[in-house]
Amino acid sequence: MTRISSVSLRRVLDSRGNATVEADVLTDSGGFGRAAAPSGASTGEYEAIELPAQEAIANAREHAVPRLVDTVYAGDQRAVDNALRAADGTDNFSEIGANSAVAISMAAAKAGADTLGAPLYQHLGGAFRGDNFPIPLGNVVGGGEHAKDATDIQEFLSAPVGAPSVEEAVFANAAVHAAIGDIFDEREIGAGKGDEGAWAPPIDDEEAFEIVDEAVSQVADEVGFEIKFGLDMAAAEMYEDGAYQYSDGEKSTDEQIEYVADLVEEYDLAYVEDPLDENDYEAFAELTEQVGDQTLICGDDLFVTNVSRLQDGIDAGAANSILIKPNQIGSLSDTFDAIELAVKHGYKTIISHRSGETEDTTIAHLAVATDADYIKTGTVAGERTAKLNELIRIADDAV
Ligand SMILES: C=C(OP(=O)(O)O)C(=O)O
Ligand SMILES: [Mg+2]
Repeated sequence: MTRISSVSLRRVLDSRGNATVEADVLTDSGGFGRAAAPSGASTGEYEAIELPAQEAIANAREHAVPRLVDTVYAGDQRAVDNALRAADGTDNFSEIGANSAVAISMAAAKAGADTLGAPLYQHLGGAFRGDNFPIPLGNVVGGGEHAKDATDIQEFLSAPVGAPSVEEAVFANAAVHAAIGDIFDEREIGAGKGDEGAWAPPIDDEEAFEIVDEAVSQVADEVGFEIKFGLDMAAAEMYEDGAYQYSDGEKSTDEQIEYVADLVEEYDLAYVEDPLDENDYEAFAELTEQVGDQTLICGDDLFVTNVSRLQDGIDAGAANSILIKPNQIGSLSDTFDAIELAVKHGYKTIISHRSGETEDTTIAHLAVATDADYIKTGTVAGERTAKLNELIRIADDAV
C-alpha cells in the first residue's frame, strides 16, 4: 500500500555549498523515496518561490506534512501535489517554498515507485516507456550568471545529435569538454570552471564560438557521428534599459534577433535557449519565424515550466521548444501538465537541471518517462554525472 506514513525534511548542501531541502517519504508498506530540491542562479522572474531552506522546511512541516501523512497515497501523484497546493494556498508556493514542495513531490513519486516495485521512470511514464532516450545537451563553456569574468553567453552546449546511444552521447560530451581544455592549453588560456562544471574562460564570445566549433568537429570526426552545438543565452539577464548588454556594447532587440539568426546560420546551431528577454513574446516569435525551421528556439525563463505562460507562447508562436525544470513550478503534476501541453502543440521538450544541484537523479527518470527529446544536465561535475550515469543505468536496465 502506498499510503504515506511519514515525511521528513532536512537541510543538505547543494553543489554551490548552499543549503537546500531534502525530503524522505515512507509508505505504510515500507516504500521509501528521497529527493532534494535544486536551485537556480539565473532564475526567471515568474518562477515559483524558493524560500531559505530552514524557512521552507519549517513551513512545510507545519502546513504540508500533516495533510500528507496517513491520508494521501504516494502512488497517486496528483493527490500528493494537490495536497501540497492546498497546504500552500498560493499560486507560486510562496508559503511552503517551491523547494520544499518539489522535494516532497519527487520523494513521494520515488516512494510510490519503490512500493510498487517499479523503476521511477516506469512508475511515472508507464509500461511502454524506457526505450527512448533523450539527447544530452552538455554545457562545455559558460559565463553569465554562472561564472564571473568569462563569456557573456551563459552556456555553450555540446549536442551529439547523431549518437547511436545515450551512453555514446554522454561520452561524446565529455570528450568535447576535454578537447576544449586541450585547446585552451594550446592557446595558453587559463580557464576555471563555472557552477555547472563548464569551462569558464576569460575570452570573448567570438573566440568561444571558434573554439567550441573546432572541438565539436574534432570529436565528431573521432567518434564518427554528428555533433552540433547550441546555446543558452539567458538573455533576460543581459536585458537592461531596453537593450541587451554585452561586454563590447549593447544590442537593440532587432539587432539581437539579427545576431542570433546569423549565429544559427554560421554555426548551424542545434539549439538556442532564451535568446531574448523573458517578457518579449513578440521578439521570440519574430526569431522563431526566421529560423525556427532550422533550429530549436527554446523558452526557459520565458515559460518557467508554467502552462499558462506556455499557452501564451503557443498562441504567439514564440518558440518551438520548452525547457522543463520541476522546481520552477514546484510539483511533478504541474511539470507533467507543461510537458503534455508542449507535446500536444509539437514543441520539443528539454528536461533540465539547475546550476545549483545535488546527487538527486529524478530528472533522468523524468526524461525517459516522458519521452523527452533532450536533457540538459551538464557534462562532467559529480552532481551532473549523477544524472548522466543514471541515464546509462536506465538504458542498461540496471535501476
Ligand atoms: C540551468 C540554468 O541555470 P539556472 O539554474 O541558474 O537558472 C539555465 O538557465 O538553464
Ligand atoms: Mg536557461
